Amino acid sequence: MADAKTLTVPKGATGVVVFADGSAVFGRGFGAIGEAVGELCFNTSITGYQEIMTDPSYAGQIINFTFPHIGNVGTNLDDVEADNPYALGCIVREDVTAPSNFRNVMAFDQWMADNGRIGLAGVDTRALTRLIRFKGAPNVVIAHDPDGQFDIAALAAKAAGWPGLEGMDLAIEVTGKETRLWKDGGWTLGKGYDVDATDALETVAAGYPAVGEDGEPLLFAEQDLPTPAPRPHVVAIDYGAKNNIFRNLVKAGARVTVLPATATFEQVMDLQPDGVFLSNGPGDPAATGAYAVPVIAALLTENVPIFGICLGHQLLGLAVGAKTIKMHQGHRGANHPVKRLDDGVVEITSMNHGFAVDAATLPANVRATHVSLFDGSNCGIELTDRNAFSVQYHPEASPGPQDSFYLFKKFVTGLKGAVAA
Ligand SMILES: NC(=O)CC[C@H](N)C(=O)O
Repeated sequence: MADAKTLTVPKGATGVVVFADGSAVFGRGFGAIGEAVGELCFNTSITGYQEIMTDPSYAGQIINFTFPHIGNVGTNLDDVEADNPYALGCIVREDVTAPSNFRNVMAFDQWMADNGRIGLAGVDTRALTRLIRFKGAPNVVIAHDPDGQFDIAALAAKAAGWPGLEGMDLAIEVTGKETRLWKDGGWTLGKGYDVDATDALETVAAGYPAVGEDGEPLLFAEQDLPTPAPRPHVVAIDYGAKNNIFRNLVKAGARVTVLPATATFEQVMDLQPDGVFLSNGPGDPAATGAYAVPVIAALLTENVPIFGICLGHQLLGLAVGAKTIKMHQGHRGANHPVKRLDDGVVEITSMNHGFAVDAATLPANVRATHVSLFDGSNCGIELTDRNAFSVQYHPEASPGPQDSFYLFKKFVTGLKGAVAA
């Protein structure tokens, strides 16, 4: 890493990551031109960069990928967790090569540019990862200029002036703004995501406008549609959700209505939920908890079944009176081993979090159900006097293993109106 005092921009460098102390790592910029400030984290997944970049939980963060070949299968329209990338940028070892995959519709570097996201290639990403592991996740600026004109001191000042993720509510910025009925289920090659006719009938029954993908009214009468199997109604609070969570809830047999992060207890109850889902999301759970926790606490008082993932897990933890803590380096990858305490089974999981529930602060009516085999941090809780549970990791995968899909089944089949599994 170049030292602050002696720093000159090396010849040919078109991108840089600058630390608050003025040190910098140079490389070749790609994607959007400009600069962005955020927390630097590392992700160890070897597949799924498009899902990772579009996971809203990465808002405010720049991802250092440990896998050297990122971008080589291009991008497509299906492997997205939200409409846009939310990670501010990414750092990769090798230059992005021409896409080689039959599903590719756009090269990764072009996709990054079109979406206003900055990339930096040609970096010793292992060294950066070691730095994060030893020193904790730093605040940095990533910058890309084809002319290699970087004012390192100014960029360092920008990194130093950024307040950091601790105390930051980012859910409010990335949440969907409207109430919406969720449509997609599972994905199959060649067909894309399932949207079955019963969803359309439920759209009518639930009083939502019956319009097709193109915005045009649907041209069927209610009686033309098959009678839908009864499905429990899950109201999902979107703190910055990954779409694959909703798809998995549908796959597990639920119909899903999505509400914005700021939904009130009354708005949730008006939708007559059989269960409430608390989504993942970016930022500090304690900050988002300022408005989310009272709603969740009221739902618990009313005995509404609850399932939470990641930020949703942390918010459930806060709602029962536990504390959350900022982790030294966080967990981000697709092969994190987690032990299920009930039977000792180890699930290989997908992870993306920088905060954690402090298991030592769990009250008597909440038991820890899962623990990370990497560092012993809490990975799951369950209330002993309510139907409410949550996990820190990502059972929806995308990217990652599907060992933990059973959690969606457990939640949905445990709800009123569920057909026996
Ligand atoms: N994926 C998530 O929901 C992340 C939760 C929280 N923002 C964290 O970093 O711990």
